[in-house]
Amino acid sequence: MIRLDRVSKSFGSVEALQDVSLTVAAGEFVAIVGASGCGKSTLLRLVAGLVPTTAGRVVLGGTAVTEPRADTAMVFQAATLLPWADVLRNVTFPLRLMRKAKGKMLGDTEARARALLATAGLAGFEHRLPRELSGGMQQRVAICRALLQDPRVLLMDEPFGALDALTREEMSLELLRIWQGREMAVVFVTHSIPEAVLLADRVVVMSPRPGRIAEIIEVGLPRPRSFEQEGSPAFQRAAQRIRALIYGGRVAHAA
Ligand SMILES: Nc1ncnc2c1ncn2[C@@H]1O[C@H](COP(=O)(O)OP(=O)(O)OP(=O)(O)O)[C@@H](O)[C@H]1O
Repeated sequence: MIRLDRVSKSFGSVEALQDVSLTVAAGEFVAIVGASGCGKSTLLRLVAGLVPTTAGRVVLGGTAVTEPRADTAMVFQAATLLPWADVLRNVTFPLRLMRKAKGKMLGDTEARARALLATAGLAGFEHRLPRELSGGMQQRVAICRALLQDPRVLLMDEPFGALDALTREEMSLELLRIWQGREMAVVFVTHSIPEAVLLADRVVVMSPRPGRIAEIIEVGLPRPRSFEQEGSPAFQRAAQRIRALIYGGRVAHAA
């Protein structure tokens, strides 16, 4: 579904990514972890078509990515909602924009938006403004907005980073539930190693300056996932390996 072919990206003299090759299958859940500044967000933005590569190419479903696409949606750490629009209008906004551009009718968009909001525990909040919602609820609205596009690729950049620990855990299981019912590839950037292992089929560990793939860990835990699995040997092994990759280099460097 997604293929990065020897991708490099520089911003002036800063080499954010160097020679990164990665394939993500349709319907696969891939997490990306690594120290701050190793190029995780840059990788997502390249796949989203928001920035061009310096070298190499990004291919999505067989075609080169050169601009943002309708079958790709992105969720950021901040919910980035329109403050003056209610929840329903926020969720339907990108589709209304796209269809207006194409002169199409809205059809069942509103009904699908209401159903999605209900799945995300937001039934009854359709006509609230963003400022009337908690941070976790706002982020759920942003996730519903992305899902309403029915994307084949969902790119998530620390989507739960600004949430409290309890909301974060609840949202991660909610995300898995929604993902399991769809054929949607997810690329999920996080700073949390347990979150990466709990959610993903594979965890891509990046090394910094320049950003490269250090190793890809196959998680191999059965689905559906649950928090009980965090105590299992397979979970611990994967988390330990990722920690060793991230911190090992730094300790060796300091010594
Ligand atoms: N638009 C830009 N202009 C200049 N430099 C940039 C730009 N975007 C990213 N960089 C640089 O590229 C490198 C990688 O940044 P990126 O945001 O991709 O890292 P990250 O791994 O997502 O970091 P964090 O975990 O802190 O969010 C950094 O050195 C950053 O300063």
